[in-house]
Amino acid sequence: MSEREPKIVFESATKVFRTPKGEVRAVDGVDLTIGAGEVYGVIGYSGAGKSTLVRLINALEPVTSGRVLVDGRDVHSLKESELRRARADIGMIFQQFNLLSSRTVAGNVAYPLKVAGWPRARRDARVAELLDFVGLTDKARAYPSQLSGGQKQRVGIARALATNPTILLADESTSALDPETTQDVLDIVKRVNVELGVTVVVITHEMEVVKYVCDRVAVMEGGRVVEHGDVYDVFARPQHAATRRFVGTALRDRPSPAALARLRRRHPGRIVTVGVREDGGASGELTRALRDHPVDGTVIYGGITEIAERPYGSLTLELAGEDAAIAAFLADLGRTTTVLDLGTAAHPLTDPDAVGPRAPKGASA
Ligand SMILES: Nc1ncnc2c1ncn2[C@@H]1O[C@H](COP(=O)(O)OP(=O)(O)OP(=O)(O)O)[C@@H](O)[C@H]1O
Repeated sequence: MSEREPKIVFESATKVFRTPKGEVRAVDGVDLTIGAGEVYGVIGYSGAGKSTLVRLINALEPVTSGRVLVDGRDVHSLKESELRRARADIGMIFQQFNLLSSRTVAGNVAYPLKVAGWPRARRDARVAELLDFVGLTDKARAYPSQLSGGQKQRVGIARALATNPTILLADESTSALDPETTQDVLDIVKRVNVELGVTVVVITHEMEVVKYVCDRVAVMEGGRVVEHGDVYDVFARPQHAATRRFVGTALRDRPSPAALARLRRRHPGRIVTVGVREDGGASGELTRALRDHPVDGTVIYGGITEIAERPYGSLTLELAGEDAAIAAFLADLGRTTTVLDLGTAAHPLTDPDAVGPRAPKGASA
């Protein structure tokens, strides 16, 4: 990825909102480079600063300090006319689609072309091309209220692409859609990237979205980027608690406190959670370690999925054997993967990154 030309560069970018209740550092000293032609995910919980960060790219919000470069130009120091041109090169789609209800599908897609002063014939040809690209040719004369959510977002994409931008910003563009429709829309986003070479920035709070379309990802919390990199590396080896929570929530591979309490009732022995990753931590390693040590392991919980055709997830086991043998087994496994000791029913240990329902009061988790 490092060979890509930088397309969007944040340099100590900071955005402070002054509110009656005090200052909000919505974006706080972000340094980040998004390469030309990549699909870059920005993930974080509500209020993390994702939307504000992305609105700095097209200067919908002015920065408080720092710089945001697009194609090497600081967008926050452009003159009004230059900014208008720069914005025409950046398309945007939204969670709530933001379509004009009084205009037809074709009218919505034609709107930015009209504003840009395209003559009628050229406009009509471009609209036909765009509707074909998003598979909505037969809906050209329909009104937004007659469309499903997925169709509305496809109109949103066609409109965003109308003036041939080189950047597409997608702000929670699938959050109002069901999982199947989400896939359809993300497939189009992928085509926008691959077939048209557009650099895409995807803001989401859903790890599945990042997993499905993004090359790289930045995780935001409290206005800061707490972790970023290749999607597989970030999610297979999360360094930050926020990232670990995303992985846990999406995969549900680790027992929640409530599930762990239930497991302990059925499995009083030593419980451990073992990471499964491509490099060393593959489940084959677990099989080998079980064969090499006088320890029995029963898988009692877990989940493994893949990102970019590489496995990641975890398995939770109940172990049986002498204490010393179990200790040697865990030390051996710990050389190639992460091992989280959850203790026994009599001496329980907690998972600091567990997600999901808490254990009921009085449960031993
Ligand atoms: N115009 C504004 N005025 C004051 N505070 C704002 C403004 N816009 C955003 N904020 C605050 O900045 C912080 C970051 O908001 P932002 O919308 O960027 O987060 P987000 O990660 O996109 O969350 P969400 O997904 O809920 O939109 C929040 O605390 C929010 O309340």
